Amino acid sequence: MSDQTQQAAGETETHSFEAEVSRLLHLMVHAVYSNKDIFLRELISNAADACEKLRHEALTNSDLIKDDPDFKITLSSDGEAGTLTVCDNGIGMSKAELIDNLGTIAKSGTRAFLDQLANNSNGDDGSALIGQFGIGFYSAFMVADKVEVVSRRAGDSEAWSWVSDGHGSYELSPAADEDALPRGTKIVMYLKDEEKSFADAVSIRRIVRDYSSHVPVPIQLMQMDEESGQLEAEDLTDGSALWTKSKSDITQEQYKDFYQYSSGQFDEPALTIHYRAEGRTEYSVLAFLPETKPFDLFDPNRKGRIKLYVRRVFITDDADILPAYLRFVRGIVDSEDIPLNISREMLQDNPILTAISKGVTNRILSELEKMAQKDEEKFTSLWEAFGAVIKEGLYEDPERRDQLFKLVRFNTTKGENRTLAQYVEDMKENQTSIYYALGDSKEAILASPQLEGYQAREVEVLLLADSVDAFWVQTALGFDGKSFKSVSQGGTDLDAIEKPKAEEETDDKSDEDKAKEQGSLAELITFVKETLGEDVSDVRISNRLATSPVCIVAPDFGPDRQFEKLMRGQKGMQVSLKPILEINPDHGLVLALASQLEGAADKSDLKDGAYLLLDQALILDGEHPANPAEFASRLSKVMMAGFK
Ligand SMILES: Nc1ncnc2c1ncn2[C@@H]1O[C@H](COP(=O)(O)OP(=O)(O)OP(=O)(O)O)[C@@H](O)[C@H]1O
Repeated sequence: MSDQTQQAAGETETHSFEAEVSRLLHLMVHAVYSNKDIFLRELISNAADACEKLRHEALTNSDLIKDDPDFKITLSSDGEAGTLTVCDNGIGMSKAELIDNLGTIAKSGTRAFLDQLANNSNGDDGSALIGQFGIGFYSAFMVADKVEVVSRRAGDSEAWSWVSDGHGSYELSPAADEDALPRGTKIVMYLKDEEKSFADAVSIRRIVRDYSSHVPVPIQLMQMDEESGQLEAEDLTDGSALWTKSKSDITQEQYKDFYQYSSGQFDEPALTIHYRAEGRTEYSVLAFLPETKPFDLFDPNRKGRIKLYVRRVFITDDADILPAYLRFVRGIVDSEDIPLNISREMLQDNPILTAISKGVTNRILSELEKMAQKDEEKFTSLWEAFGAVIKEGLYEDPERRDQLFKLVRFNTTKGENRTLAQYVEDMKENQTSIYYALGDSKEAILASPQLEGYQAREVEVLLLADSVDAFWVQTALGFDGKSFKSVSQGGTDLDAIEKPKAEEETDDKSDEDKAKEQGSLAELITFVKETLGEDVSDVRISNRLATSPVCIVAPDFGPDRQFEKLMRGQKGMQVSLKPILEINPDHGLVLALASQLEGAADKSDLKDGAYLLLDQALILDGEHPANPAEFASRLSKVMMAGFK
């Protein structure tokens, strides 16, 4: 226990909230968030979870529910006292669980909420953020100035009461038997004066209909019948699982509610996939593709969020039904065939689950493909949100790579959201490869000199700026028989591709001049190579340059430069391949250096020129000059000579 515990009169203990809980509660108590209805959605969702947990535990210990086998959530209110009560006959909480669950913040969603709040630079109190996150139990303090939780863990004889006004601490004491439910949790909210309307049956009915109609446990509203003076139960929802209903009986609104309820997302689903697979394995699927990125999309654990049910009983949300590159898909899979009491460990290599995983993955990819064909705009915005994640599949799931290649959209030198099929269709005569350039951003890549020769020939280049790109291009064999080739690696096959006529320079040099020029260029290359020595693995004439004098490229065999940089960033990775310096034979600076070199007696100034060429190429490649001090002194020297 991290909090301070004080023993007060009798057996009542006072506990302090964890600091972060206090922060959250402060926000709840002072919330100006207009949509306070969500507190009831959160409490009902917790109550339903508690029922599902017990339903699952009872599979191996049926005694736990033998006295009361029908799960339900009961709402009641007292207008005069201004209270609203939520009861469930779910798993309940022991004393230790009350302390752990209602005094600390365990769930990542709430933590993410607080992080967002800390980064919130809008200058407001961040209350608008509340609506985007499920902040759970603590949201009760938006409407109540005191909350009492009385809970009895299923199977326990003792019950405990937890009471707090949301200001720094809560009190725990044993609950009298008659104050507690035989099993489960009762939460009483003492509504703030200005929130008393939440005790009205009309608003309770409305909130349940709007937010909780899909909860898989029936919800009842208890009301006093004026005439008979008896408490009567009104069924608000029947608790039947939405996915068991036929598509034609479900409205878009219900799908959306279910999506929000089951995923904790608060956007609209961009795509809803609902079907029942029949045959050797039978299962139902209700899956949603969100519109916006879930906060944990780039969490290192890359966990999926599909919930596994077996014949309507919740089993786990940890079954990895979909591959990690589809981890943004939310929803449920309900199997008819997996044994109900299967342990989580056994699930891992259960052949039925493997078959289900395969079926659902294929179905989602084919639905995505359909969407790409039918609704380009919608697919594009989905791709913008999740493309970087889907691309992980290009190297993690080689079996489905071709299927994924149909989905992938690229920014290229020709435009945005280009498909590989479009690329191949627009390939130039004699072009045999699909060219790509890696970099930190589209802008940075477009500025790199390696692209010039391709641009001059109007050869399209894929601009790959996501960090996963460096990986899949290494392993992808090709698309439609064309290999992938980096513009910054090895020699180019650009000579075979003609430059457009209009841009071709008129060549008025005589053959004699040309031969002379080639001779002096060859001399320059040898000189630069000798001067730079170990700093480069080669110096050669380039055909990938148009306007820049030099660039560096990676050796023909070995990793692309961008990939190498990425690896250098990883601890312990020792990759250090000497780059190749390529020289633009048509550039004025290069030609000037070459002619200076001819017959020069003192070549020391020209050595500075050679070093500056390399440093310039390194800078263009986003690197530092090998030795910044020497670079600066050489540059000053050359500039001084120029300004004399
Ligand atoms: N009615 C309940 N019965 C049993 N346990 C409960 C109940 N309400 C809350 N809890 C426990 O308290 C914990 C914290 O609840 P809270 O609403 O803050 O977050 P959460 O339910 O874990 O998150 P989420 O709402 O996203 O599932 C729950 O995980 C659960 O263990």
